[in-house]
Amino acid sequence: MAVTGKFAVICNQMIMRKPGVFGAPVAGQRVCFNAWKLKDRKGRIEIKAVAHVEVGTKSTTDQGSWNLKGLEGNLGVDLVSEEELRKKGFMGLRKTKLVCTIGPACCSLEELEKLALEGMNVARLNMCHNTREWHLDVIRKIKKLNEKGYCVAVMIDTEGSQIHVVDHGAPSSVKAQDGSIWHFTTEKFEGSRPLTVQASHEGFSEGIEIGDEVVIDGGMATFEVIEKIGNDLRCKCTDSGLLLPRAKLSFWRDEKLVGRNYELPTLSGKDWSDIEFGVSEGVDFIAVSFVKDAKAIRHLKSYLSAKSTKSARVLAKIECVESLHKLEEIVEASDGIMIARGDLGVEIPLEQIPSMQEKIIEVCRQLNKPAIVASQLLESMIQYPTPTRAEVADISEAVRQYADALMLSGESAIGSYGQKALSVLRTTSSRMESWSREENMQANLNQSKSDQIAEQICNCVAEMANNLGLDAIFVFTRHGQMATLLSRNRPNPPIFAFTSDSSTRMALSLQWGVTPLLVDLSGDTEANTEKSINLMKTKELIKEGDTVLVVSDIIPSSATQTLFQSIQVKTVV
Ligand SMILES: Nc1ncnc2c1ncn2[C@@H]1O[C@H](COP(=O)(O)OP(=O)(O)O)[C@@H](O)[C@H]1O
Ligand SMILES: C=C(OP(=O)(O)O)C(=O)O
Ligand SMILES: [K+]
Ligand SMILES: [Mg+2]
Repeated sequence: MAVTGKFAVICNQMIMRKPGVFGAPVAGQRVCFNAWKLKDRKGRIEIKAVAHVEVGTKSTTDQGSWNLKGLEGNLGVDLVSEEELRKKGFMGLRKTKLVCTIGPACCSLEELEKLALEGMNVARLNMCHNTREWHLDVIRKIKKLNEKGYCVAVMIDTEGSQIHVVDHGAPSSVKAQDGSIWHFTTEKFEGSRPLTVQASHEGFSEGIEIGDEVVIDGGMATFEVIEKIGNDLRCKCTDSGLLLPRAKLSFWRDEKLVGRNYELPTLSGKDWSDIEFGVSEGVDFIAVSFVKDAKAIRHLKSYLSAKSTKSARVLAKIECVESLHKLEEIVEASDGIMIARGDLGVEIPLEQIPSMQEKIIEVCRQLNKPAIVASQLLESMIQYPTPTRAEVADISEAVRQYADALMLSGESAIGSYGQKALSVLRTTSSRMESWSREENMQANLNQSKSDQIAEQICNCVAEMANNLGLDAIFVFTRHGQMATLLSRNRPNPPIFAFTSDSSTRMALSLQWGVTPLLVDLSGDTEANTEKSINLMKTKELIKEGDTVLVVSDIIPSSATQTLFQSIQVKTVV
């Protein structure tokens, strides 16, 4: 491989060796090569060039040849995407992102690395479970993996104020028999009491009347309230079933849900302290449980942006009836949505979930926000090494609906086959993506009001890329907006988003079809493009004859220049 052209790099991981005037340039120095020639000799890159090195304000020029080792580090592509690209080519890159809930079954460094290798884009920590120390340990391990070259974002998921069972006296499940009489209480006691259930919230029985139904986990078991004793309830089991640890309680009257969660705050004191912890550990996403309207999301977002410039992205979990009534305002206010089908299935009839899921994904795409489909995607794999056919069909349906991301819960957190479950997600989504491409299923988008130029550019780029059968789309972006607008169109070729902002890179981990890369970007689109193509070339991720569409919305550093948005078609030479 020999390439000529103009070239500039900022030294970071790069080691340069050439005896001569500069010695070895160090981190932060800018090295410019004019009329350079690049040769790859068995993995070593040799540059023959006239060059000058800028050290602070001084610069010197030299001529000769340099060996560059580690230049590839500058491309900022993660190990897994690089490997996938090498093996399968542009069209083989998976578009649907994968989220894994981390729990005791996968929290060692080795197991986390296996999940990362298997395609985990985001690690989710459910703050309902385990200790602060445990969560901290997992976050640190993921940071360590990212230092090794992986790109795994971290999400914390708040506990929220849901009424649930604290303890029912058994370590795992306990069976409630038909006709048995149970005591539901908020009294705290040591050890276990038979036929007694501790509820998590003091006022859990407020407004509840004799004759109301207590439904466990959306139908696992059902009780009828037969007596109120102070805040406690005496209940008769009318539909036998299992009570699991932390099982959810909902109350029904005349076949309607009694809105017991209305009065509870979306973010509890514990949630705020978990958020504080997450922010101090630099997590990338905060998923807010039981969002009822946009208020809590707006509040959290303004709190976060006041706290730091690189704030975590806020995801709203759609898992209660009230959130369905205010869907659009919640999607608008948040940075993305999780369709939390577990609790949603407790609040609305199960048969409504599939159509609701499709509607939520569609609203998210229209409003340009990523959507995660969560819960029970591969529930049977918590115990068994193969999925049910119905589970594979469910995953395929979510991919066909163009969800941005799919999530594992118990499958990875406590299951025996977490890596296998992740590999089922990966292969099933890749298959469905290529089928969708063959069927040419891109659905139409409405125009949104804001930033119409960027939106129009991205719509055109996606259409052009599909019509011309181009190999890849490159986008240079600071905040990720152009990358999300491209992703929203679900184009056939992969989108490589080059950004110099590490929080943007992590936020794009959730975005359909986007491979985020961390690079040094200048305000000069031409230079950025040249540099990125050359770096991809040196890594042999792109070859002569490949055609890429380059989109840019980088704001130039110089104040005299205005925002420059452009589309270019480049054939690699
Ligand atoms: N950090 C953790 N520590 C221990 N167990 C966990 C953890 N995260 C999740 N789990 C287990 O995995 C199951 C599935 O996770 P998830 O769906 O996030 O929680 P939940 O079932 O409470 O909604 C949980 O019920 C719990 O048993
Ligand atoms: C993802 C969900 O939330 P959690 O696991 O926190 O209950 C859900 O309810 O589907
Ligand atoms: K939660
Ligand atoms: Mg939930």
